[in-house]
Amino acid sequence: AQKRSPAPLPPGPKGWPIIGNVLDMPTTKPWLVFTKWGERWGHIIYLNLLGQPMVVLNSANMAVEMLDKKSSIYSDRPIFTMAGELAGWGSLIAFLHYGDSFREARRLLHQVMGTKKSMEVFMPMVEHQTHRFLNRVLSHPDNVQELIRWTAGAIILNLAYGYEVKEDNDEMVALVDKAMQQFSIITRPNAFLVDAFPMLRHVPSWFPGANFKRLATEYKKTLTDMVTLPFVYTKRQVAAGAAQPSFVSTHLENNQLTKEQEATIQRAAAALYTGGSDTTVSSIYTFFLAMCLYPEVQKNAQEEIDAVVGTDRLPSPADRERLPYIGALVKEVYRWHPVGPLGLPHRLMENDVHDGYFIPKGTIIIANIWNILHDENSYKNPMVFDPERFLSAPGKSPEQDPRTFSFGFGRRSCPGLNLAEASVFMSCAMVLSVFSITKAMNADGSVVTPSAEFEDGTVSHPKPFRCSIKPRSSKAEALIRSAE
Ligand code: HEM
Repeated sequence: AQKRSPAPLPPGPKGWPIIGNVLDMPTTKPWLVFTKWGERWGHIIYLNLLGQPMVVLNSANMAVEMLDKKSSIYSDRPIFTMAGELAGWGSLIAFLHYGDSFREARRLLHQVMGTKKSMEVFMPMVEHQTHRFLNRVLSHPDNVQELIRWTAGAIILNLAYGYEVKEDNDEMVALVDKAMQQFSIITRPNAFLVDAFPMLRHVPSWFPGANFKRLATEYKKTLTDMVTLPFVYTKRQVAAGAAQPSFVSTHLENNQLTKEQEATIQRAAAALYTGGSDTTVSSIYTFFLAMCLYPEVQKNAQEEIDAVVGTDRLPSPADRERLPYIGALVKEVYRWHPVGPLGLPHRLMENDVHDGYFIPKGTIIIANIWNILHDENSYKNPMVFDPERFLSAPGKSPEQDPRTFSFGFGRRSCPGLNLAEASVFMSCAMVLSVFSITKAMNADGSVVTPSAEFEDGTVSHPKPFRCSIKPRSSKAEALIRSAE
């Protein structure tokens, strides 16, 4: 007799024999498609992709109950044949299977940035790099996205390797960017789904995914450079006694390392900047978009800064606790457009029965973070950018903190949270204190309203948009110029 499952599978689109739901899989904005499916199938949706079970979680409650509360069994990652094995990303933390190497890498990261306290030593550097950012924006206001990227790269390369980024055309930043663009492409949902099924390697080239086969070799070379070149730089600096304090130099200076330990540190450092370079970029660019579209919010934020910090100096990390509206604004940035709308996929390590449904071992679990953060039951008028939702007022309690979801779940939740928080807060507060962000104008005087569209990708960015960025006053301009 056939062995019976202890409970029914969760509901979901029916699919076809053998291939299951492969043809149902969205190729663009999957978070919106999964949200729509949620209206029909509910909070938990089951998909079968050529026999590979996959579950999409569409509610906060499901994601927390499964991925957070049952973290000991929901913390593996899927096998990414293309990205992980062929393109070489498999040895970096985000792809590691749940086990000893994973725990060791998380421990190393936690030591450096696991708490707000551990971040303190890096705050002067974050502040300094953000000052440089202000100066660059003043000179090139039309290049803001590129400047955000440059700054994020500078912060993370400094923290990981003690590497001071050059003003222009820095080859290390270019390398990180290239690798991250490739990372984003290769981990798109339809990419990794195809990757999960080696038999799809044989499909014709029009099939999404086949393209990745050709690209894998090229991507692997970029990745190898990204993991080794900055590490070699720090090693040389340490040998010459000239190293700036950093994640890598601290480990190299304090210990006599075996080859294997060295490799672990090399990969943990690479994880720092793979996780940290692109993500905060999306958040800070989203911030500029929101400020352009919501002038009232910008005005409120500037009033708070003027009242608390004044106009004689720039905000500093020490002001964070005293700027609740800016704190709420940063939360709203994370909510309004989550950097990772589907987070990263988890994989179930043993059979589970949840909420009356059978979830087989090996199921890939996707949390629809975008939908969770736009659920009308938790967030009123979810498409509107409104920091007030996170402030308490008489008779009104704040809405749920989006960081519970936007940084992922359980033992896989983002290890870079404290750095992200520090970087995003500093950028928002400093920019608001000295710049005014408004809609751009065409040559004929008509106003350009950005469309607030977001790109596909594991890390999703706002579509490039135009806005006008000017100093708030001549005093603000002088303040920017005096900062370094
Ligand atoms: C706004 C900024 C950021 C957001 C929204 C964000 C969000 C996330 C999310 C959703 C995940 C997946 C968690 C899961 O699987 O459940 C993740 C993982 C990760 N993040 Fe971040 N992140 C941010 C910044 C950073 C920074 C600055 C770093 C590095 C310093 C970083 C390093 C990582 C790493 C290494 C992982 C993989 C963790 C693992 O697989 O165990 N992230 N992040």
